[in-house]
Amino acid sequence: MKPLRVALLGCGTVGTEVVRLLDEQADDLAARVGAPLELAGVAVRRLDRAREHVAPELVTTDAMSLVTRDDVDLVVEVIGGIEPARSLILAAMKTGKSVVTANKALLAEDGATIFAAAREYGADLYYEAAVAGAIPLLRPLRESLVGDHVHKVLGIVNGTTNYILDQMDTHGASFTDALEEAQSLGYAEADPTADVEGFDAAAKAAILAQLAFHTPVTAADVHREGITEVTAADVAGAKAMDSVVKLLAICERIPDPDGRNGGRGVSVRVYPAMIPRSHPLASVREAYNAVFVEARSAGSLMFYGAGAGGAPTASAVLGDLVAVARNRVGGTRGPVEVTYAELPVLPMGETITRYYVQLDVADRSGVLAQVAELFARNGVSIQAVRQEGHGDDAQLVVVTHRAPDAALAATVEALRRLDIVREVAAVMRVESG
Ligand SMILES: NC(=O)C1=CN([C@@H]2O[C@H](COP(=O)(O)OP(=O)(O)OC[C@H]3O[C@@H](n4cnc5c(N)ncnc54)[C@H](OP(=O)(O)O)[C@@H]3O)[C@@H](O)[C@H]2O)C=CC1
Ligand SMILES: N[C@@H](CC=O)C(=O)O
Repeated sequence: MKPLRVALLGCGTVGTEVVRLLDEQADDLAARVGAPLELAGVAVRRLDRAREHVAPELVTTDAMSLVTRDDVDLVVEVIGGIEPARSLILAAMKTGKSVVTANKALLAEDGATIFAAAREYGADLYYEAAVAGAIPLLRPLRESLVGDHVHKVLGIVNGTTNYILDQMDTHGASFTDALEEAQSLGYAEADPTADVEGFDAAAKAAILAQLAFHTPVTAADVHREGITEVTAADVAGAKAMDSVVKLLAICERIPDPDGRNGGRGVSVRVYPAMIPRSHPLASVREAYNAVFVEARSAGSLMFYGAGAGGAPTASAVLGDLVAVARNRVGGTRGPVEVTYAELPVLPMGETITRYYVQLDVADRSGVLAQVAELFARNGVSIQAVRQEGHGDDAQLVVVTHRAPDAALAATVEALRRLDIVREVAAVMRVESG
């Protein structure tokens, strides 16, 4: 059968592995698709690099000419970022190509434009690699679970930050050293700020929430906190509580007291939190990711695997490439995104959370009573409290019960103003799943 011609946009960490797999598995892929997949061209930024498995004449810096060529059927976008990726994907779909992308930043910022173009031009758009690397997660949400009522998605969706936190917890590594390692292993984004400040996880959370709840959610809607403020003291504090610190992405429907089926709205948030060591997410090490999905009929599902890195991500890209190629051979189309629900994204202040608070206090009798009274005044009840040390080293560790985040944050602000509190040494949310 006539080969299907593939334009690859980007040949960095992920693109290099895509090319290798296309080359090494060419015969198997042809058998699975029903037609050979042939590389038509590779667009990059710099021509002066050696590209393994790529004939030099295929390499170009003119990505737009490549995607709009008549002899290209399938386009794989692994450049990343908003532009030129968006214009290239739109041009590809407009000129009849099927598109595979790993670009969560673009889909979370302007997914509406991309999905609308896919509908308008009847183009296939697959993006499994955009969330949680190698883990098949989006296809289960887009297809297998589309008949169910998903009410929660919770997990670790950024490999770089999980690698950093794991190295800090397990080996006492410094933040900077662990980040450098994560970069050298190909886990981090081109600008690692996206990872450590939680932008990457927030983009993934937006994509997950949109698919899970069929409602528009963009990266800007997501409450985001990264891990740059997580200190060695936080990690040690978690250890003392038999817990670990993880950067979590949480998407949930907030139940409606009136019993409306869709819920009162959705909460979509990313922040570092303490979770007990006994929780399955606590044992997710290095750059692995894990995501729980809770659905009304399916119950609780767990997805686990490599969340970042060239080869794992290329596996997800190749899976999509085979899917769009098969659709072309069979003259069919894959799933189309429909966001029919208009659920509001609720503010973080209304979200119910729990806090761990560590205070350096003046070692005075009555300190516990004053602190407890302040929590109570803000409507927050205390689940556990521990007093440690004496004199200048006295500390109070408080774990709260569940309360609206705004009330918890207001309590911490009030604690900072209390004269017996020398310093609020650590504040972190506590999640138990
Ligand atoms: N790395 C990972 O673990 C994962 C990455 N992703 C996503 O995959 C995508 C690619 O990531 P990754 O491979 O790590 O990124 P890299 O930075 O390693 O590679 C980017 C590639 O795009 C090329 N490029 C950059 N700008 C342009 C441009 N204007 N025109 C043409 N080519 C351009 C670069 O060219 P040159 O080689 O000349 O510099 C490079 O080949 C991103 O969307 C990322 O978020 C998703 C999951 C995991
Ligand atoms: N930088 C990302 C790469 C995969 O999405 C991460 O660390 O998870």
